[in-house]
Amino acid sequence: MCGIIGIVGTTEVASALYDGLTVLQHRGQDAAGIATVDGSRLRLHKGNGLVRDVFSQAAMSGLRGRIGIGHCRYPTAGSEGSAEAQPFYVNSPYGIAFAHNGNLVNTDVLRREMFQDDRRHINTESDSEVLLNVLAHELQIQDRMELTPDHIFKAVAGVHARARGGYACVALVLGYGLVAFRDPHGIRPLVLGERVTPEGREYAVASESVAFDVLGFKRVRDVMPGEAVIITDQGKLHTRHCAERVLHTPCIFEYVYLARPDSMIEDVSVYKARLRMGEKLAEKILRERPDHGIDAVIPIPDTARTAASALAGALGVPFREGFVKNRYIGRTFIMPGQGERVKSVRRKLNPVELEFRKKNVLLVDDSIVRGTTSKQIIQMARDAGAKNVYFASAAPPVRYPNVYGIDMPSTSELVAAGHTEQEVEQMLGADWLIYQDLKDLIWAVQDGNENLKQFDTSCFSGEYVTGLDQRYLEQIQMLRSDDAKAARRVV
Ligand SMILES: O=P(O)(O)OC[C@H]1O[C@H](OP(=O)(O)OP(=O)(O)O)[C@H](O)[C@@H]1O
Ligand SMILES: NC(=O)CC[C@H](N)C(=O)O
Ligand SMILES: [Mg+2]
Repeated sequence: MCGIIGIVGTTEVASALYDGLTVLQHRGQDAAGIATVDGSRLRLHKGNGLVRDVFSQAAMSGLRGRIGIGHCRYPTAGSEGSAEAQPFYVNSPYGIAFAHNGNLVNTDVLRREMFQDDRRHINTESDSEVLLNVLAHELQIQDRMELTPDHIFKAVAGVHARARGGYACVALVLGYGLVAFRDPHGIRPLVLGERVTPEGREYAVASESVAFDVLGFKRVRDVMPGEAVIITDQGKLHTRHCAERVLHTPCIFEYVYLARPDSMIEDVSVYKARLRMGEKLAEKILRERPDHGIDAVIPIPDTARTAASALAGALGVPFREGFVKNRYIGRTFIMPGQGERVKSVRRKLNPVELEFRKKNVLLVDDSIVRGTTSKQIIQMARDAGAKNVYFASAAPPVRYPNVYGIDMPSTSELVAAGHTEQEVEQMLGADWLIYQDLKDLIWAVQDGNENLKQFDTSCFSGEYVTGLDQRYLEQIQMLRSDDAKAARRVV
């Protein structure tokens, strides 16, 4: 996942885009970029690093204009290089800057078509650059000097007909305005917001509503699956459903880990969904081990805190902050290499010994993916003197790759893939391991909005809502496993 944001304001927007991106930073820590429309020019600044490192005062002052988009990146395709930072830009048939959250599963076919049929050059390995060129091509074939909403909606319909995968996108079309759209499955989130100022109404779109809270925008609604939203230079809003077939299946992992708890996604409070995950898991613990003998419930900061607090409450066991997190270290899971991830866990988390000594502790994490965190944390709890170390995961075992914008491409790197829960318990070194059931996870989210009938649960169930070619899975394993990435870095 990455973070995207777009604003059509009445005054300069660069600093609001910057602030919005800092609040979306948890969705991508590798690169960031902002593009604005300054009269007849697109201004663009992007690079590797955190938002605060990428934008100097000088860079910000060049980003003039009252319309703009921003992106923070967590790579799922291509390399981590700065050339693949977003927004991307094309100069034909219009100047278009483009930012994308998600991942396409038919990039290769589209890349070939772009080159052979549509005569467009793609300069990087990024799927997002391919997607931008599909949009540009679909605008080009309409052969218009003057754009209208109809032409843009038609172009987005063309994108939906050709692209497969997860995509929530924002684009600046020079001389026209801002365009945002979401794939027909609504896999990645996108929300629409507005703010009324003395100068007039302003609109924004963002990956998560938390960006609006910070900027003083009101969350209006989610952009619907397959829908496109246009906000013209003059601040006029147009919306239309552009996909022939829609099957609403938002990614359930957003609720488990990716999103901030203070965001609303699909009218569901992520915070409340996590509380319900904790309650459900407590019910399972009480069913399986009524005499559990747990002395303290200890969350693995940060994301597990919410679920763990509800779990402790439901068990009637004290909730204790047994691990202290170094606030200057980012999220471990979305770091690009395993070496860095392993080192970061120890640097990031440190035990408060007295919470462990001679106690039966239940450590709670939101999810266990590669097992990088849980393995080390269990050992730390033992070293701190715990009598028994139990481990609970608020999500089910992750056994299958994610191909829609989360970088878990390689089955062999997932600790639970091909293993029973008991085997994972042993591999992690826990005295007892308990996972959430998938049906309970689904319930925890669905209880917030009964209109959500289905989810993308692929990393738990192995079911891919867009359909998937087995060869694609083999290919991303080859290209994007940690070993493959490390080999690329050496070259
Ligand atoms: O099994 P693993 O491969 O270790 O992945 C799972 C862990 O990674 C994430 O934490 P992360 O440090 O990324 O972020 P957080 O501070 O938001 O919990 C997640 O919350 C789990 O703790
Ligand atoms: N996590 C994402 O959304 C990544 C977007 C895009 N696939 C990239 O790699 O840049
Ligand atoms: Mg964590």
